[in-house]
Amino acid sequence: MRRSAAPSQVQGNSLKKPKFIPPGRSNPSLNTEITELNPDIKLFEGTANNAFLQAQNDSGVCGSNLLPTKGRSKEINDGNNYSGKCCFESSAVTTLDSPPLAPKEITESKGQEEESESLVKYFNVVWCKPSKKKHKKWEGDAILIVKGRSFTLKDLDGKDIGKGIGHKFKELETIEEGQTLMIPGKELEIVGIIPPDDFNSGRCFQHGGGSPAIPSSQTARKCFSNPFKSVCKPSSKENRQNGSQNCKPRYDPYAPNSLVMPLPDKNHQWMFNKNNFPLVEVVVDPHLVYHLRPHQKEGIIFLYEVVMGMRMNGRCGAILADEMGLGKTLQCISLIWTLQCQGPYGGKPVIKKTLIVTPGSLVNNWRKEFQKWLGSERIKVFTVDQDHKVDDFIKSTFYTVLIISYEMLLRSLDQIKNVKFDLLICDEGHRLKNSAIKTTTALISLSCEKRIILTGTPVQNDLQEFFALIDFVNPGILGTLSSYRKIYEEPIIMSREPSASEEEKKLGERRAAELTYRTGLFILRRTQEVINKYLPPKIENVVFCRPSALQIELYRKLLNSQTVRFCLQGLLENSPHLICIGALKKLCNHPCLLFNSIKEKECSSTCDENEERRLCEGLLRVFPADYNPLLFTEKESGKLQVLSKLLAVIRQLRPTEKVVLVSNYTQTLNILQEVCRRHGYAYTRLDGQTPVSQRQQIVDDFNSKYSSDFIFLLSSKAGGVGLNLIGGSHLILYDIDWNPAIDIQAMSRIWRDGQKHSVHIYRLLTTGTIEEKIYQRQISKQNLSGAVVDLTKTSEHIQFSVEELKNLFTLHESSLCVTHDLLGCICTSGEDQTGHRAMPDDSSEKIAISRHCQLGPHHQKPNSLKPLSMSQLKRWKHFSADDINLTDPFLKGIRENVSFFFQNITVTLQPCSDKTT
Ligand SMILES: Nc1ncnc2c1ncn2[C@@H]1O[C@H](COP(=O)(O)OP(=O)(O)OP(=O)(O)O)[C@@H](O)[C@H]1O
Ligand SMILES: [Mg+2]
Repeated sequence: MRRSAAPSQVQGNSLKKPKFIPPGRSNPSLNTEITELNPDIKLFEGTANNAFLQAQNDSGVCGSNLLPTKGRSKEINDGNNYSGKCCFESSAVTTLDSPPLAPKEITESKGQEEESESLVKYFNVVWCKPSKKKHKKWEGDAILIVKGRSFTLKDLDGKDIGKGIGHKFKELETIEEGQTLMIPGKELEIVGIIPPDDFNSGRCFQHGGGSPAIPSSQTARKCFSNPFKSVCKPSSKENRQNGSQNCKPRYDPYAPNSLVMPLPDKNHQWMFNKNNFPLVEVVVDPHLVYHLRPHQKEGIIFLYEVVMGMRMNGRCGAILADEMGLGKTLQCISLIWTLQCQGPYGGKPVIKKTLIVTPGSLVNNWRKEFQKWLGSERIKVFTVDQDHKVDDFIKSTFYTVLIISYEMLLRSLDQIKNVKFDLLICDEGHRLKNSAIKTTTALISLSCEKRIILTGTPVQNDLQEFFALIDFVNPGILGTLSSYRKIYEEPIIMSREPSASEEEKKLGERRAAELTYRTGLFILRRTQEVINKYLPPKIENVVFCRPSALQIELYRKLLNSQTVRFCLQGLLENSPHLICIGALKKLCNHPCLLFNSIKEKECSSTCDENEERRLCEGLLRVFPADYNPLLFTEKESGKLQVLSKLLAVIRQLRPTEKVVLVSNYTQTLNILQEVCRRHGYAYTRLDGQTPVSQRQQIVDDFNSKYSSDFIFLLSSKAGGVGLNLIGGSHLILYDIDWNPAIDIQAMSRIWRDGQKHSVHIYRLLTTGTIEEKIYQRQISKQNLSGAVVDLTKTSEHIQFSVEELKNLFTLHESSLCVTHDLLGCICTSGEDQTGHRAMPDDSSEKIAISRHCQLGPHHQKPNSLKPLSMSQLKRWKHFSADDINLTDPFLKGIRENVSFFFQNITVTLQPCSDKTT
């Protein structure tokens, strides 16, 4: 039978062509790789496909996990009834008239006829409207999934376009290549059999797969194809002449400790070195290499390979998602400096101009880092601010790197579009996770091909946001959003539902593994452990502070209010529970904050404020009649009392050390600032109101050893990301956020490269109150499995059940530590040799969090900067405040107002300039 072409064939589109894939041999380049793929591979873990990476076997480096694991791949194949081999056999023996011949292995292993009913088979088909014409005009390609006598027809974007069940589809049992089938509204022709693994991985779909080494010619948007076209124009005469002169590597590749980039392979050379320039080794400046940590060297090679299009031809986008403090900035600076001076073809530089977009507070940090690592002569960096406009950059031929904030970028977009940038780096790039927001669309509109996103926050928690980031760096690589949803997101999410069938679970796992594999080529994430050995010890403490008498009285009153009662009856319209939560949190920080907000609301009449007024009815009477919030005292707040003592103890025990004091609320920072003032502590402050242009100076002053500041007041939400506050060695989190990522961001500010002292972190919580509940939620499964996982999520994103609200709105007055009570610890028998209580290791980790990302448990690193879990907390030392074994001098000094402590010490190899406690 002659077949007219399907649309895809007419367009000559190779990926869309109906393809008969010999079972077991489909897509040979990929098949071996993928059927042997270990589904346990981690997301963000780049392949270590060069000698250098393989040599570096660092435990914290997630770069080499794409190794085949035969046992696991067999499991997948077995689970799907076919193996590559048995598929081949099945197609070879199937004939038109024979009864449905299941693959040999299946018939042998199952032997039961009724089980063939549950056999699933997959076919490539072409379809058209039913017609009697001899020469069909096929309208599209599709995937036919046949299970017994039912079938589903999906288009190549994964959308269902036909379904049926019943006896009239008896013919389904005997399908073979070339056969035509009638289904309601469509006529099909079978083009080929799809091996189950191609379906399960999603590779048979339009955007579900394809060799990473082969550029997709049908991406939704423009496919970037020539990593060299901007700067290196090999065809020009001048370049050819220069090319032959520049054939020596810039630095000696054979020198000891030299860091040499991998050479492009034959395919790359054929595509991008048409003029046959001699191959030249690209060697990173030894001056930089001297400082680089091993994981940074690997990171530079990874970035180099990706932006050069050596990992995936025609794809030059990378995501460097190393955890906070691993030196993503230095890795990028090394890359820029290398590419700006060198290239593998005739030594031609690969890039001329680089655009770095970063949060406002980090613009100057980038400039400083350039200067720190390269001095001011090697590379000319232009930072945009009030006095330095993009136009000045454009007019000058002097500068090669433009650093600009996201906000300024939007304002200067038109000018920036006129500049030809060869490399675009988006720092703290998780903000591009929403492709609809202005910043993302602005950046997408820039024609730069080589794009790098830097982020310390996990990006895989939400599969749609993940798509946006991937699509930004490598447009179209995962197809359109709707096909991505069908092929990956829906099966993966469905497989995580408690009600998911075994089949759905397997499919979801396989698709997740495939997605990980496909994106793992250009995403790299390493965890904190890789630099632990270069850092001083870290002592983390959770301090449970007794509430003051005033706080307890106000707390009781709030819980008895009509608004709280309504909430507990499930009347949550207009979110009164959020108002209650806000009031309780204020109260925990200091009663005067609650007083202020009651006073403010007294004359107001909006709906929310009415609600708040009702909540606060009668509260004013609890305050003394002449209460003046400006004259607040420390003893009115349990936490403030502890804070005040703690600052005094630090001052006394470590007079030269400094403290970073963090709150998420400006009003609370005002109180903390007033405390500093009253005690005569020199302080500095950075919050949302601090002009961007002043931020780096404030940070630098604090970090300087000549600074007299004792305290750095920081609003973490307003500008904590990316800051280096290594001048401080004590960090106090005064309040807790629903979102653990916010707290982790803040805590990472001082324990980073360059820190000379042991680091002490104190998290203050008011015993028995909502703060403990938020903490428990942070470390309990409920939180991490869904609601709050990234920096932008707040309590408004959390759905509370009435049961949860009941728990939130309970004050535990008699407990020393509700969190400890929940751990089920028998303290008296739990003392370790040092006399400190530590819970027995619960190796079963029954209440451990197994995942907090949509891609599942395989994608977590065990000790990364993810929020602490209950089972980890169990292993922390803990003491009631009157414990005689309490030896830590800082904790001893504040025990009076404390009911309980948890403590964890991370000991590292790095000698530090002070004695650890
Ligand atoms: N090899 C190194 N040797 C010494 N210091 C280093 C090294 N690499 C980075 N640093 C320093 O470590 C600090 C943290 O680096 P950087 O700001 O680049 O971290 P980051 O990965 O961007 O973290 P975040 O996600 O918090 O922004 C900086 O002060 C930087 O100068
Ligand atoms: Mg950074």
